[in-house]
Amino acid sequence: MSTKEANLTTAAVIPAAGRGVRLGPGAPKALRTLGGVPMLVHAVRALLRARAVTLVVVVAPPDGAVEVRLLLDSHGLPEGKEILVVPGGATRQDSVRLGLEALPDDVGTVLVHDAARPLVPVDMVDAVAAAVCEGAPAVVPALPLADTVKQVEPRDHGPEPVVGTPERALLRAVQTPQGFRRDVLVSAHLRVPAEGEGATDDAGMVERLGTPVVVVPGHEEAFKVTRPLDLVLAEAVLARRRAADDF
Ligand SMILES: Nc1ccn([C@@H]2O[C@H](COP(=O)(O)OP(=O)(O)OP(=O)(O)O)[C@@H](O)[C@H]2O)c(=O)n1
Ligand SMILES: C[C@](O)(CO)[C@H](O)COP(=O)(O)O
Repeated sequence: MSTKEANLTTAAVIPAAGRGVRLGPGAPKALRTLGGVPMLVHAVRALLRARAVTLVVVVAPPDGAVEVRLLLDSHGLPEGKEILVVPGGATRQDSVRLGLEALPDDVGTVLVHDAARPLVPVDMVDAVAAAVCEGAPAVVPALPLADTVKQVEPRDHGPEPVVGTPERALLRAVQTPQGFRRDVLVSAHLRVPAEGEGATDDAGMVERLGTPVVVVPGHEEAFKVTRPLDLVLAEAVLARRRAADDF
């Protein structure tokens, strides 16, 4: 490792600009509460607890950057680590790109983490960061699937014909944080079109450039709060953690 590389730092980008349409009406999803605390605050705390992370860039709803800054300041996040807030874009891919543009020059490793995964365990964040620092250009945490998956011919109405059953043992359900060498992720965001062919995760964009991506173990508690039932599960997991801390 060169002296220059040794001085590079690790930052997290947290896209939090989504509406949360699948969760139903209400405030932008990242600002909805879990155990009385906004999901975004849970996610920021989890990333700031990671050993390697020195900076978190929060990508706020496009018209909500000031509100998000005030919200984070009011929750007394740890000192000694920096938080930047920037406005996001129309898609997740746009929001991550805007977060990347805010990174200072000394950042060499980037973790991209959904605000919608508020309960990610810190050990998992550390493991993703460590895998990048040990030389992998792109790392995704993921879990084996519990359900069998069918490929279909999508239809707006009526039964959908099944065209195949992928071998489940070869499939993984991907979570965040996904970790990248900064230059790799920036190249992907510069070269993969945001419209039409937009990607649903960052690693997918890196794959399209032919750069190797590796999987490390994910965690059941790093699930994404997407639909109303996910919020019920998240409240239960948080209550269990709080009860365990009381013992
Ligand atoms: N324009 C967008 C869309 C999504 N996200 C973020 O990307 C993460 C994962 O996205 P998802 O869970 O799909 O959130 P939403 O897009 O808000 O959900 P929905 O599709 O139900 O509206 C979330 O933290 C979300 O805030 C973002 O920063 N900018
Ligand atoms: C990035 C992600 O959370 C990995 O599972 C997921 O792809 C986000 O997808 P969504 O369509 O924004 O829920």
